[in-house]
Amino acid sequence: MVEKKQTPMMAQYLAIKETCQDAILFYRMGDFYEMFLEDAVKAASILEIALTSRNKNDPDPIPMCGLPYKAADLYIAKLIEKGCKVAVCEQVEAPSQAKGLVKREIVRVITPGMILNDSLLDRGTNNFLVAISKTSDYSGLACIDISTGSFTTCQVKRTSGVIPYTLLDEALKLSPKEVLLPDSFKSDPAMATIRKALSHVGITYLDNYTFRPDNARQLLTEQFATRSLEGFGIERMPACISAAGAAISYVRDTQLSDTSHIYKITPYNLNDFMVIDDRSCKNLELLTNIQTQSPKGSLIHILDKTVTAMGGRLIKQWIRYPLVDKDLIRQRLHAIEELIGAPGIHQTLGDLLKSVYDLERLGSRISMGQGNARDMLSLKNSLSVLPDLFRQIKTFKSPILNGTGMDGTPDLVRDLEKLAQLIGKAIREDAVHVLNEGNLINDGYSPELDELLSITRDGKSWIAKTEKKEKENTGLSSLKIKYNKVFGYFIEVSKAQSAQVPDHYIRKQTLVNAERFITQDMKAVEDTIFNAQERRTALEYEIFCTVREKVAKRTKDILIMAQFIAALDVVQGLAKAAVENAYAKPDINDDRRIDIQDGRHPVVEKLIQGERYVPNSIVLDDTQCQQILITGPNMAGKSTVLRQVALTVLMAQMGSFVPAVSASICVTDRIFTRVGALDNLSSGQSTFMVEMEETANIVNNATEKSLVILDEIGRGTSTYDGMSIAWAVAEYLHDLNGKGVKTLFATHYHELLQLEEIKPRIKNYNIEVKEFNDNIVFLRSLVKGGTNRSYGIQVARLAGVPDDIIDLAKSVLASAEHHPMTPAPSVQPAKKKKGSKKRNTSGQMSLFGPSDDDLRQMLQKVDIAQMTPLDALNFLNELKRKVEV
Ligand SMILES: Nc1ncnc2c1ncn2[C@@H]1O[C@H](COP(=O)(O)OP(=O)(O)OP(=O)(O)O)[C@@H](O)[C@H]1O
Repeated sequence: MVEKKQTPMMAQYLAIKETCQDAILFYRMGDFYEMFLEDAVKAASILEIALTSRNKNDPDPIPMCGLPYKAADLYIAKLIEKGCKVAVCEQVEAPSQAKGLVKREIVRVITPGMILNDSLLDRGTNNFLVAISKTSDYSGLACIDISTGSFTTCQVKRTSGVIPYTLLDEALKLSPKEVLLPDSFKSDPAMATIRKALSHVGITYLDNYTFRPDNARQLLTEQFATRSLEGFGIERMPACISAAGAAISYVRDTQLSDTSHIYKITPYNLNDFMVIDDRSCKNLELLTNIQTQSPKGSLIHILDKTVTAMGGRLIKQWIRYPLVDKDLIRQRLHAIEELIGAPGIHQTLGDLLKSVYDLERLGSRISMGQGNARDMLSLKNSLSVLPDLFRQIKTFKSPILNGTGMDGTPDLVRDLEKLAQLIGKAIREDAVHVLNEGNLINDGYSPELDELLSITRDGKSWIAKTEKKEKENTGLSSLKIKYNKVFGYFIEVSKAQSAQVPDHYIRKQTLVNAERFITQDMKAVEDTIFNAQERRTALEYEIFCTVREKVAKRTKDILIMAQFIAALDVVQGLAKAAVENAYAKPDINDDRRIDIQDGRHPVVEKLIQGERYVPNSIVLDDTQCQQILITGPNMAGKSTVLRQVALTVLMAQMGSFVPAVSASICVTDRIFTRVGALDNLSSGQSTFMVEMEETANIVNNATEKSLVILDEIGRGTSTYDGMSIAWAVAEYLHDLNGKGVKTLFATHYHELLQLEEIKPRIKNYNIEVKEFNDNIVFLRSLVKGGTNRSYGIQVARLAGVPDDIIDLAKSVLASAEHHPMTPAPSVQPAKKKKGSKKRNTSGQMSLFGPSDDDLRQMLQKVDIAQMTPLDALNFLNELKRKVEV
């Protein structure tokens, strides 16, 4: 439709649009951003704004919609939320200076993973972009957050054509907002899993060339201004280089501004941290509650007492990446202990930290030339706190607390204080967000600006003086000096007195009740004022940019300080949580024991109402009690105790105090959970299939250093199949690699209690209840021994199931108990023989004794003529036995 003769503006629009096909182009026209053609149709529908057309009378009108530039952030946020990309195209020359059409350029592209604007970001969450690569032997991952400058990478060896599960899991764990993949992944069948797993995230495919390690290496060395990547430890990690290079290339292509705040890349090894896969993170409700999907009712909600945005983001990482290095864990624990020992300083520290804004994001925005005057003032206020803060912490011994662990310059605090002074001297305290309206720079900062300021101010007072003088000279009581955009300043006199004005008054306008005039003198002064005003606004902007550039040069120092503050804040928050919740410092042991005395579930203990939380003790080791089978009625607290152990171990390894009277924890490499709380119906998988996938993941990947939490296995299938699977998994984990895995296994299959006699390191426990008058009281304490009562009917009554059903269920149960369910001999669990992994699971338990039909069939099959007297006697005996069971 626009093939025909285009206006110059439309030609310019189309040429720019050509360069950003996959983004919605915000084309700046004066105080508006306009969108045209398909972009307009799409944006109008998402943003719910009016769709109009540019040339309404044309038979082929161009659809368009627009929005005020000052409100753009709001609209951009909405488009990004819907997975769109937005290319912002600005007028890059002043219309007054343009010869013909104003020059316009795209200044940045905003995508879900490329957001800098604070109002579009979640304060406590990193906005990660993840790139995934594949080289001949490895798969690589790079993760970047341009709003903070964080840039990390890892790689995993590949044994097949597909991306290893561990790397994919790592990608999911980072909860990226956008993922970059090479074009070749788009249709490769081997990449179907990764495409599906990441389908909920926006995937952007980039040219394969962008991922080529040689190309990527060059980009990275350019970015870091280094000759090689040796200093970052990734020189010989091509998969990391490939992914990281692609990420940087994308940042540069979209941001089109200085990206020097991304000054380093940090490689990490997945084995440096305890692995908690995405499912376990959800199952254990680390960051969100499983039902509500909100942080309330999750571990982070209890532990996060940070007061800065940086601390808020870091504590999430500490929870998602618990440590396995004992010394590092002990360092964190020691810092918390020191802080708890100095309650006065702890309080002051919290108060001081509250005044520190988001240094990471401020520093990054300023460095990328997008910080405004309010950002600069926030930075100044934050940096001004540092001297006081460092005076408070200097007596601490822990490097996490006293800052000696920081890799900044020796005089970092003093240098940053000077930076704060520079900002304070230059930027006005009442400066506004917009940069092109003046009122940014303080009096006394620039003599040239001061002169312009005095002209504009004096000019205004001159106007006031003139009014007074003219009134006196003319004696016209109605004379006023006014201003409008058409005439600038003018003199207004009422109609009645207008004939008496002096001759040098030049008539400009006649109104119903008044006449308007100007004078030569007045216009001369007005020109001076206006010119000065214009020059002043431009000069203020220029000075602001110079100061911002000076600050940007110290971005690295700001980011180093931000990282220190973030860790300090996390530690002070954990110390606060420890004091408020009566947590204990865990001991990190070397003797492969998990010994928790009087432990509690950190979240449940806060949520229960009308009941006191009953603490429980648990000991797991590799010799006596490696696997604990927990039986007990429904609702007794089995799941809670299981999760409580997992959370306590995790908290200890993230370096936090734990909800127990005492705890000694050995380092765990991975926590596996199979808890069945997740409903994956929406992802099209059957509940049982999910359960079995989780089980397969555990048995295939657990090591003797892992902790396995199994909250019922086999519920989603027939009782007999389920019990057999549960039995086999318990045995398998006990025997794994000849060493076994620490396992907590809650089950309603009482048959499994026999395992204690067969396997030396399996122990039975149950959660106590008291029974009276057909009712039960939950005692919540974990005690030795198994129980074969489920009290399901009593729990059903508690839940409000009608009495009729309860009574019927009771009689069914009585009948079933009269004819107990016994596994057929072929499926009776037996001690596992070497090499005999398969069991016959074809049989089903029958709930009741033999029916008349069964007996009839037996009798029909018998050929009495062929029977010996002994056969007949045996058969009779068999029949009798059948009816008696
Ligand atoms: N130690 C405890 N002290 C106090 N209350 C507890 C304790 N443990 C659990 N509870 C309460 O009991 C409720 C049920 O616990 P939980 O879900 O762990 O039971 P369960 O035995 O796993 O039940 P089911 O077998 O039906 O899944 C919890 O939501 C909590 O309110």
